[in-house]
Amino acid sequence: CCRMKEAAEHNMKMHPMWQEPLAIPGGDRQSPIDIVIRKSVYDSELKPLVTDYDPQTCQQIWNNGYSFLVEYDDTTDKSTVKGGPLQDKYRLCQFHFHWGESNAWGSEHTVDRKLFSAELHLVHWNSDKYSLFEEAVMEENGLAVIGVFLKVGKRHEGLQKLVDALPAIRHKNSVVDFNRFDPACLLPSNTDDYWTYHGSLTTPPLTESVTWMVMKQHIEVSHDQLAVFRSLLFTAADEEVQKGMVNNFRVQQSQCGRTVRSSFS
Ligand SMILES: CN(C)c1nnc([C@H](N)S(N)(=O)=O)s1
Ligand SMILES: [Zn+2]
Repeated sequence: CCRMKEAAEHNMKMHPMWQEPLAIPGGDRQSPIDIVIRKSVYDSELKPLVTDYDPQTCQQIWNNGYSFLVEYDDTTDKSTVKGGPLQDKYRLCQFHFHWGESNAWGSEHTVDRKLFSAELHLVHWNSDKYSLFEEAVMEENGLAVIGVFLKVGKRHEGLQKLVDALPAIRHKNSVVDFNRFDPACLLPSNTDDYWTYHGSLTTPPLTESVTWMVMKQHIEVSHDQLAVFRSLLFTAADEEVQKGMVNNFRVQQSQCGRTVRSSFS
């Protein structure tokens, strides 16, 4: 919708994070994209996703100036994802969200142009092939990101612990301890049905190293829970002009002939 486009373009101008570099390495595998259902290809070889998260590896929550991130100890394979389209095991390093100023938009991916109010990204790196995130982020099979759409409806009980921590990290670069959070509670009940394609990070370095797995089933959160996301700020406490953290999503990129596969027919 035009208001959403205006908001995204406004953001591009206002927030350094969203000023796209002129040239991106390769540049034909960028994310996010619109998932066109009728163009997606059912692949019966795609297995169910296998997530195995240890809540004890949850370390902190912080405002990095474009979203808020919940970070996990990724020095061991205690919290991982495998299966699905993945050939290897991938270690969870963090999860974060993207959202709009209005419930009418906010997700980065869309499905047949349908916008969701927000999108959760669980970011993992290939620990079978690499020893650090920083190595994996440069490699074609380096990262695996699970995307989950958020729709406004009933309150999400598991999300509330996270929502209650947000006022403590209102400003950019604020961080607080955050422990014993199981990110599995944010996954939809059905994780067997998903779309998968090869793409990129949606914020700099925009590296084309991501196997995306976007869940078909969304989760519901309440209007009030999402309103607390919008109470965060892009700006640090010492900045003169405070800017509300909203519309922190990248504009959609062209599919460039890529195939989106579905795990369901
Ligand atoms: C360095 N990490 C973990 C990330 N860098 N960019 C990220 C993007 N926010 S996304 N949306 O996950 O591609 S995640
Ligand atoms: Zn993201």
